Amino acid sequence: MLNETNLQGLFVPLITPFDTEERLDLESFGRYFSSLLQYDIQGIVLNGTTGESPTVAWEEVGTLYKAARACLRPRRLPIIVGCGTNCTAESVRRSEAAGHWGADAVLAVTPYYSRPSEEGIIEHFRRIASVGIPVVAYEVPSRTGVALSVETMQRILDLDGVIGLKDASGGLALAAGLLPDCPKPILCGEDALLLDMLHLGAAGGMLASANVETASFLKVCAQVSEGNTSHAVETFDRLLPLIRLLFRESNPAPLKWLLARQGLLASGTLRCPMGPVSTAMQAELDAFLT
Ligand SMILES: O=C(O)C1=N[C@H](C(=O)O)C[C@H](O)C1
Repeated sequence: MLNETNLQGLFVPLITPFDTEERLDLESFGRYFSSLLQYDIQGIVLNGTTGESPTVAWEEVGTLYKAARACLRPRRLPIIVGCGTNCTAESVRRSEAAGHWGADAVLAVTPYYSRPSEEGIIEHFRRIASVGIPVVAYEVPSRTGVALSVETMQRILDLDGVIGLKDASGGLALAAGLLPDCPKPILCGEDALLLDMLHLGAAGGMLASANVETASFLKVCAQVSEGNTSHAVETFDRLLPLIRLLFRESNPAPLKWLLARQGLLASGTLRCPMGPVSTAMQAELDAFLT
């Protein structure tokens, strides 16, 4: 199980491979995930944004969880399962199920679309946390349409059972406001801000780009924790063009296309309404591979 102490380092949010008919492709999943496991990452996230959670059925998440555990055996790498929806009761049901499967924590996104009050949002997290499986709160206003204040996020982090935050707020203000007094880990969820957030005291990152150049992302984390700032800046500067490319069109389309071109996925297919990257982007990603 993850907790406030061991939620640190590099967590890689996995993509969900589909075949050209948009069906789950477990063969590609095994190949791609096994290749990622050559790196000493601290954990993975299933059914995050990168895993296309809006179009993956909950039963399929269960199938992916089993497939991931089977690939991992006998290693016991922490698995965080994306269980957050904009329905509190459904998020609670999913968290209960993930707890039964043996997940190490759940990722619960700020409830989107219905624009609840801040009190309603806190109650949402309180009910998920009361399930008893550790909760990582996930703040991503560019996707949810709700930006939480430092004070509200602090109240969410104060809840028993909430072990930390994945901060994809799009800037440094939330992390800077929370970190001086926050006893719980904050992980960067905004790939281009990894280095800045680590310097502010973030405990690590949950980064889609770390599916590629995983070793370099691990190196940045290690260099910052060793106080080796100039080398961390150099390593991160080399990663920035890739990060910018992967987010120029909606994540995870560029990432899936790249993983397919690397031969790790049979197809870079996304489920509708997400679709393939533009041909211009394909050419740029190709250039990255050469
Ligand atoms: O998989 C996730 O969850 C992530 N979400 C962010 C996003 O796409 O908004 C980016 C982050 O790298 C991983």
